[in-house]
Amino acid sequence: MSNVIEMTHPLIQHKITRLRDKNTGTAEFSSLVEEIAMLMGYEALKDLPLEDIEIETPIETCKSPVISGKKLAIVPILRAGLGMVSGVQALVPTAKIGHIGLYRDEVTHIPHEYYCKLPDPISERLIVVTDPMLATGGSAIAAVDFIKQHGGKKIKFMSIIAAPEGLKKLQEAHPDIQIYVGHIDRELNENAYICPGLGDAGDRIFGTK
Ligand SMILES: O=P(O)(O)OC[C@H]1O[C@H](OP(=O)(O)OP(=O)(O)O)[C@H](O)[C@@H]1O
Ligand SMILES: O=c1cc[nH]c(=O)[nH]1
Ligand SMILES: [Mg+2]
Repeated sequence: MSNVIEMTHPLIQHKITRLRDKNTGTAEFSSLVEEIAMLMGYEALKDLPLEDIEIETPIETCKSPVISGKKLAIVPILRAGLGMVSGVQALVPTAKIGHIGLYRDEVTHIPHEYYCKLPDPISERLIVVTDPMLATGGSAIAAVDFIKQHGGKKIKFMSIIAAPEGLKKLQEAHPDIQIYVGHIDRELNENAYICPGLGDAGDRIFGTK
C-alpha cells in the first residue's frame, strides 16, 4: 500500500489508546483528536516545498528557508473532521479552511452531502482532507470526488482510524492521493462500525447521543 502511510510514533499510538477507551469523556476526547491531528499533520506535511529568502538577523544578513509554492487548504468532513482542524491549523496558520458536510445513512451507510464550501480557487492549493474515521470509505471517496470536481489536484487524506475495507476502496477510487492513517484496525462489523474502533467519533467529539 505505497500511498498509505500508517503512523508508528509512540505518542500517536498512546493517544489513540486513550481515544478508544469508552470511559474517555468529551473534553479529553476532543483534545486528543486535536493533538493526534497535529502530530499526523507534522508527518503529512514533511514534503512541503521550501525556498530561501534573505533576512536580517540581529547579527547579519543571511538566506533562510520558508515554505513556498502551493498554499494549503484544510478540508474537514463534517462533523467529526472538524475536530482535527485546529491541530493542523496550528502548524500552518495561514491555511484556508473548506467544509464538506456528509452524513452516513444509518441503514444503507451511503454518504449524503448537505454542505460544500471550498476556498476558491482550490486548484493551486495542497488540500488536506480530515476525518477521524475511514470505515466503508464512502464518505472519503465522496469528499475527494467533490474536491476534484471543484478543481482540486494535490490531495492528502488524514484519518485517525481506518478499516482495511474502506482503505482499499479509497485507494482504488483515488490512487493519486496520499492517505495518512493513525492506525489500521481489524475490520468493519455488520453495522459498518470499525472494530475495535472508538465508536462514533462525531458523537464523542461533540458530546451528542
Ligand atoms: O467510511 P464511511 O463508512 O463513510 O464512514 C465514515 C464516516 O462516518 C462518520 O461520519 P457520520 O456519518 O457519523 O457523521 P458525523 O461526523 O456528523 O457524526 C465519520 O466521521 C466519517 O465521515
Ligand atoms: O466506527 C465508525 C464508523 C463510522 N463512523 C464512526 O464515527 N465510527
Ligand atoms: Mg458520526
